[in-house]
Formats: sequence, structure tokens, C-alpha cells
Amino acid sequence: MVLLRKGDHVWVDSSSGVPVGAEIHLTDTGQLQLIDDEGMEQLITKKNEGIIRPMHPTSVNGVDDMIRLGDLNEAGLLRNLLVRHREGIIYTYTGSILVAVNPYQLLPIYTNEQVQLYTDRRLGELPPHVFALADSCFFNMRRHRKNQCCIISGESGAGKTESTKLMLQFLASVSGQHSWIEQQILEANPILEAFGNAKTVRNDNSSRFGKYIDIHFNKGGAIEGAQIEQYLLEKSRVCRQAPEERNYHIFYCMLMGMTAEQKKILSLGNASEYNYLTMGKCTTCEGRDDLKEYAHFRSAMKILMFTENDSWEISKLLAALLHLGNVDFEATILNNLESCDILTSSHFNMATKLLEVKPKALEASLTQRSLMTNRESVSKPLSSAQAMDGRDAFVKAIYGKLFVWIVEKINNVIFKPPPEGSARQSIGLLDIFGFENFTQNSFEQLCINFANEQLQQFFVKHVFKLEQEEYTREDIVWKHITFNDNQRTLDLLANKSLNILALIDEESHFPKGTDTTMLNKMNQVHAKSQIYIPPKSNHDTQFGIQHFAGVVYYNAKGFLEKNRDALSSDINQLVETSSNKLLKQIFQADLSSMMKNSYNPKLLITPKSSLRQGADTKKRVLTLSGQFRQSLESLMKTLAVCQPYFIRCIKPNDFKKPMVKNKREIYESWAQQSTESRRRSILAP
Ligand SMILES: Nc1ncnc2c1ncn2[C@@H]1O[C@H](COP(=O)(O)OP(=O)(O)OP(=O)(O)O)[C@@H](O)[C@H]1O
Repeated sequence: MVLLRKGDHVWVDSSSGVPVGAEIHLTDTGQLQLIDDEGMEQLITKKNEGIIRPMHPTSVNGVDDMIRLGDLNEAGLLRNLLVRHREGIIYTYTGSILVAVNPYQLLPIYTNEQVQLYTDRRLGELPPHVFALADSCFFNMRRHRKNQCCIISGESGAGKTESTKLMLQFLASVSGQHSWIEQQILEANPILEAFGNAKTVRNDNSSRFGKYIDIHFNKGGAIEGAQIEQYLLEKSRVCRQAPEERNYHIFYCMLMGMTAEQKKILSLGNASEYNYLTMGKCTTCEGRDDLKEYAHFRSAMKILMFTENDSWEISKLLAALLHLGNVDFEATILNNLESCDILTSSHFNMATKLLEVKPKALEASLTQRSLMTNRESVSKPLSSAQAMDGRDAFVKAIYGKLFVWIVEKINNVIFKPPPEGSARQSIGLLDIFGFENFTQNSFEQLCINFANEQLQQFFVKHVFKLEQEEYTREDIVWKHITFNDNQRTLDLLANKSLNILALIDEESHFPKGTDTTMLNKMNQVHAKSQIYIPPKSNHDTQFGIQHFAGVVYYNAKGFLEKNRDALSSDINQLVETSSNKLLKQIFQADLSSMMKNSYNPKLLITPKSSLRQGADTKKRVLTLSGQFRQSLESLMKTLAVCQPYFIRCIKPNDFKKPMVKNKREIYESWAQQSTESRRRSILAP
């Protein structure tokens, strides 16, 4: 029995399984009463006194570094974040890992004075701050002449992109040059955000792609360039948005910001007039000024050396996509086959004009599909549903390739090859999608979660394995820490023979392969695995994977089509006939990289991912997962030779609001990371 007095702080068991903090009060009648962190009151009686445990003094007001917590358990961690969050303190360390709780408001902690305050200080000397981590990265890079990287993780809306920008802001400041190249690197962001960010239900400015920004410094510590790698842009958003969500910002910004004359030439109206911009039934975003953002975007384009002509050509393509989205198809029957006609409209005419293709050619490529028989090519009419799918595939391809081209163009400006013989150091910032588990999960979630498994292993290796090895080497007595090694999940997904990604790839290469045949193969090979959960019945299309953060069920429907990521030969030929230089260029760039890939064995699907090796493999075009795996492999190699830092971003509530005192929200956000991943933060060096 704990001796209780008014004002004592205690832990109380709760239905969630994680105890909550509470304070002892006295009622008017002098009875002892508990008021917990969620505001719940209960009298203390003989019956419930068993649920009360004393709280360590470090948990009462919280500590800067969670390693110092006396109650080093889940409840202790959560309360620590909560108590600090209530005080408006968003940063906390767990060792050298920075935990950042999204404040959802502008705090006065990112000024130049703060930059100066945190410059050249040891980590831990001052209160936790993202600038402290940035300073540590910079200091260690220079002192040890070793490249550094910072992995910024967390769910959507947790604050990854903001943290990345703050790291960049600090590094640009301490590098001390205020040079043109620094400005160019900083101004790459508004361009990337215009094309790659959108309003979602989770975040008004959600990055729908992953990115790794490698900042290069010269011997003197001045920024001399950078390189941006982008991962897996969510292309489906260009054609479809969930309720309350928008398409990419650029469309709305452009319609708000272009002059009347420009809009007239492109025959553009308001956002509400376009199918592609209205699926989510929301064309504006509270707190976002599309007009102002457009002005910022345009000035950033200039800083990054996009010419007026480049900008105009980009606008033309974007306008063509909007017009294409408004093209209607009418179902007809031709020779007893379902077929369709394009309804003539100003949108169709404008699309042909902007894409600079012949109307007949566009019509044919959207309503028919060529098939190669043994000897000749024959045309098969498409139903209106198929035609719409084909049109959307074309639109997604244009947007996706345009995005890749824009990033490449930015890199051409900000990347400077190192002068011969001179040493260069770098700090890489990884802002990548967190683990995803929705009610419906598809191929994209599998890729994203695969990336998170890789990063998880990287983290585990760094924090646990290396530490333990070092303790053993130095004969230091330590308590064995058990941790959940996710190697088996990675093996199932990508390493062992007939792994899941290889099976998906293999089936994608069979012209007759379907999602069902793919699923059947997965079941045959992996049904006995403890990591793979087969569908419940023959008709079920959902399979599960035991990830480090929990089981995720994926719906296999659409997997192969998404992985093939292929356009019909009719569309490719249409582009060939176009006189729109930019359109041809973005397709050409893609084509040439594929050609290059097919002759460069290093760039092929790695043997591990392919079932049949040998000559046959070399002819293959990379699938989406193949491309993603390649860029991930290269990323992991880069990270492996860097000294890593970690920022864990946490979202305190789902309302995008500041300081909502909802402990459950913090808990759930934290709980998503699995017990092991929560523990790892505490035990980091
Ligand atoms: N340090 C901060 N100070 C003030 N506001 C912040 C901070 N961090 C995040 N926010 C707010 O939260 C919003 C979401 O943050 P951010 O876009 O960085 O999340 P994210 O983790 O990158 O999400 P996504 O994965 O969807 O891109 C920001 O637009 C901003 O309003």
C-alpha cells in the first residue's frame, strides 16, 4: 500500500493497458481523490487502491532526455512527452535521437538568435532542439571528416518536412556564405512542394513522395552544392482524390496565379471546372494562399534557372492534363464489340493543341489498342471504361515524368562535381514516408512499408547491434537487450529465393499474369511462413505481412498493373508524333534511362529479386518495384557509410491543431511504432 498525500503524483492502471499519470487531491469532504492526466476523477477506496503506484520524481515535470527517466517504461515516456508538450516544449532527446512533437503553430524558436545560440555547442548542453542536432551533424562532419545523414521519420503530418527545412535552414546559416548556391538549394523546396505536395485529410501540405537531399560542403565547411533524390511520387492523385483531399498544389496555384491572358491562351477557367481537381470536393485549403504560393513558386523557378519558356511549356502540359481529364467518352458497339467514341469538345481540341498531336491520332490512341499477332498489328476497340483508364494512365505518366524531369533540372543547377583532388563532405537529410497501414492497402503501401523495413533494420543495426558489439569488444558488462530484428520480414519481402517482390515482378513480366496468378504463387511458396498471412479463402484477395510495426493486409487487386507501370504502345507512338518538345523530352529521358538499364547489368533487377536469371533477365524493362528497389539499395549504401542521426516526429492529434491535450492521440501515434521501436528510442546511445 502506497502512503498517499495531497499533491502526490502516482501512476494509475488504465483500460488501455498503459498506466496514466494522476495527482492526489482532497475533496471538500476530505476524501482522497485521483485526477488523472486526462482529467478523469475518482475517489480512492480500498477497492481501487491496488491500481495505484508511486511515480518517480523525474516523471512529475518531465526531463530533457528520456534516458534520465526513473520510470523508463512506456507510461513514463508518454507522460514525459505529454507534460513537455503542454508546456509548449516540443523537443525531447532519447540519447542522441531527437523526438519532435508537432506544435501545429509557429513557435519563436527558429530565429537567427537561436541559430547562433545552438552553433558550436555540444549536444545536450542546451535544451533539445532540431538546431542542436543539425549543429552536431555539421560539427562531426568537419571534425571527423565523415559524411553524416539524418533520417527523419514519422507518420503523415508529424512534421518531417518542416524538420528537414529547419535542418537546412540551420546548415545554410552556419555554413556562413549566404551564397547564391545556398539560396538555390533552399528555393528548390517550393518547387518540389508545388509539384509533389497536396492537401490530404492528414496534412494540408503532405509530401506525396520521398526525398533524400545530400548537401555538399567544401573543406572550409561552406555549402558548395547539393543533390536531390526523389522516391515514388503518388501518381494516382493526379487523376483521383479521396474526399476532402486535393490534387497537387501546382494546379490550384496556377489557376489562381496566372494572368487572364495566359489562361485565355491555355483556355483555362477555375479549379471547380475540372474533373481532376474536384474529385475530393474541395478546391481550396484553409490557411493556404494559392495565389501567394504561386508567386513564390514562380520566383523559385527563376532562381533555379528555369527559363520563361520552360515555365510556359510546363504550364502547357499541366493545362493539357486538365483538359484531358474533361474529355468524355460515349459507349458504342462496333462489330459486336464494346467500343467508344470521344465526344467532341473544346477540351479535347485544346488537349490536342497543347500536346501538339493530331486530333485523329489522339482519338485513335485513346479509343483503340493495337495488338501484335504473329504477323501483323491489329486494332481492338476499347470500351469507354477502358478508354478512360488509358487516358488516366497517359495523364499519370506525363505528370510522373514531368516531376522526374523537374527534379533532374534542379539537380543540374545545384549539383557541382567536386573539383579534382579536393575533399568534399556531405550531410544527407532523408524525409521519407512513414510506415502505412490503412483500411485498404495496395501496392504503394507495400513499397513504402518495404522501405520502412529497410530503414528499421538500419536503425536497429546502428543502435543495437553496433552498440552491443562494442560493449562485448571492450569487455563492458551490460544487460542483454532483446530487440526485434526484422531480418525475417526483409528476407520474405526481398532476399530469399522466390521472395514476395520477386514473385510480383516475375508475374508482371508474364503477359498472361494476373493478380490472382500472382497471389496463388505467393500462397504456394509462402503459406507456411510465419511472416506471410495467406488469404482466408480462394476468393479473398487480401494477404497479410507481419511488419515490424504490426500486420498489414494488402489487397492484391491492381498490383500487377501498378508494378508494370506500362503505357500502351499506341500512347508511346502518339508521343513520338508530337511536336511538343517538352513532352517528347520527358518521355525520351525515361526511355533512354530504360535502354541504358537494359545494357548495364549493374542497373538491372538484382539477381536476388529475379527468379530466372541469365540472358532473359537482361532484356527486361524495370518494373516500378524494380526501380524503387534500385534507388533504395543505393540509398542504403549511402546511409551505411555515414554517421547517422535520427529525428522521430510525432503527431499529437488528428485535428491539425496546436496543443490539443489528448494523451490518447500521443499514445496512439507512439504506439504505432511498435513496442520495439519505442524502446529503441530510449536505449539509443
Ligand atoms: N516545427 C514546427 N513548427 C510549426 N509547425 C509545424 C512544425 N512541424 C510541423 N508543423 C505543422 O505541421 C504541418 C505538417 O508537417 P509536415 O508537412 O512537416 O509533416 P510530414 O511529416 O512531412 O507529413 P507528410 O508525410 O504528409 O508529408 C506543417 O504544414 C506545419 O503546419
